Amino acid sequence: MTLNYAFGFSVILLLLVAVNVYFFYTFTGLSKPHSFPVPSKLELAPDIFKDIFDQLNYLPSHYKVKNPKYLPVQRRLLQSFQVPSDTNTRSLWQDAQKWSNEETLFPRTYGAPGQILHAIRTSPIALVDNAPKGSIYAGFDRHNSEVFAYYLASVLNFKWIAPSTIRKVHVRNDVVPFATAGLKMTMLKNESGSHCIYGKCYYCKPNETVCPDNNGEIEGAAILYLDKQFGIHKYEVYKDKIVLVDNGKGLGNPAVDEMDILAPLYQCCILSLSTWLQLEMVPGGSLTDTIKLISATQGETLATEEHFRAVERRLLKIYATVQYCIGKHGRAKVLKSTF
Ligand SMILES: Nc1ncnc2c1ncn2[C@@H]1O[C@H](COP(=O)(O)OP(=O)(O)OP(=O)(O)O)[C@@H](O)[C@H]1O
Ligand SMILES: [Mn+2]
Repeated sequence: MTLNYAFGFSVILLLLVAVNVYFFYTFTGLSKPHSFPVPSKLELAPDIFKDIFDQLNYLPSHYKVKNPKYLPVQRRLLQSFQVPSDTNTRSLWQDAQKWSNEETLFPRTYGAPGQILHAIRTSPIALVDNAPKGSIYAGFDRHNSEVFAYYLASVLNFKWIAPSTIRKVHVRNDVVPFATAGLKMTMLKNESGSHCIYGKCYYCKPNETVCPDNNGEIEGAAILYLDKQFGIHKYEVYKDKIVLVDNGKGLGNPAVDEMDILAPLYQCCILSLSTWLQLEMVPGGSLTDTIKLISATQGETLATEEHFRAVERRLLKIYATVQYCIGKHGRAKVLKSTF
């Protein structure tokens, strides 16, 4: 009898606690429109993160809807990626030396990027070798991330990056006959007789090879080689502009947004005005819509929906970080047209 009573009482107590907890969450939820709780692992981190997440939760609504001014810009950009039917790749390469100037590394006018990508994807292979560079290893690269980075840069009007596209090569037909002796030394045949490649880099080893698929092909990123002398400050520059090379580590875990990557922004709180105006053109899904549309002109699907959603979510965090900076220092100190 006493036991039954105690059991019943405990159940009531448990129910009371549960109801309390429920109301606690409901009330705190009502008091603040928080869709982005500050991640718990940041609780010990500087107040900066709390301030940025506050900005994020009260972001003005125009950062969440499409900017109508972007439509004509998007149309022109997509036109530049169209692949013209009469592309003469041979004459295109003859002009390649003249492509770069003070403003850009390669032409971006009507059809030019489309022609260049088409040439990179279809020109016959003349020689295959290992790249002489490459040092730091932090897991395998994801080749579609290289292409994604190039399209992202194109949407943001960033000109200092090499054109890049997905290309499949047939190893037996397109690679082996044109391979240098150095490359052949880093190739081996697997048990099914396929030519596999382990390449040449600090961490490359014969038991970690890349092998062709059932069609005898390997898919990779074909990136235009910029035959220029880069200045090295740990990052690389050409004509005093930072060149975005080595973009194969993108498209990692779409569920985690590493806020530390924004440290240069929230610590220095300086951003080029043109970059900011460009970012303000592409909220509300325009950024990833455009990347998808560019990829479609090249017949590519570069990332999962989860990755595209992550890019949109991270864009909101960039808006929030810039708002945090402007709130702290004022617009004139944060957004600079000259440095
Ligand atoms: N498109 C390009 N045109 C000219 N040079 C390039 C290009 N891409 C990369 N490089 C040069 O080759 C170097 C190595 O390239 P990258 O960093 O992409 O290779 P990686 O194998 O990923 O190297 P790491 O292992 O060091 O990250 C770059 O630092 C740059 O100097
Ligand atoms: Mn790398």
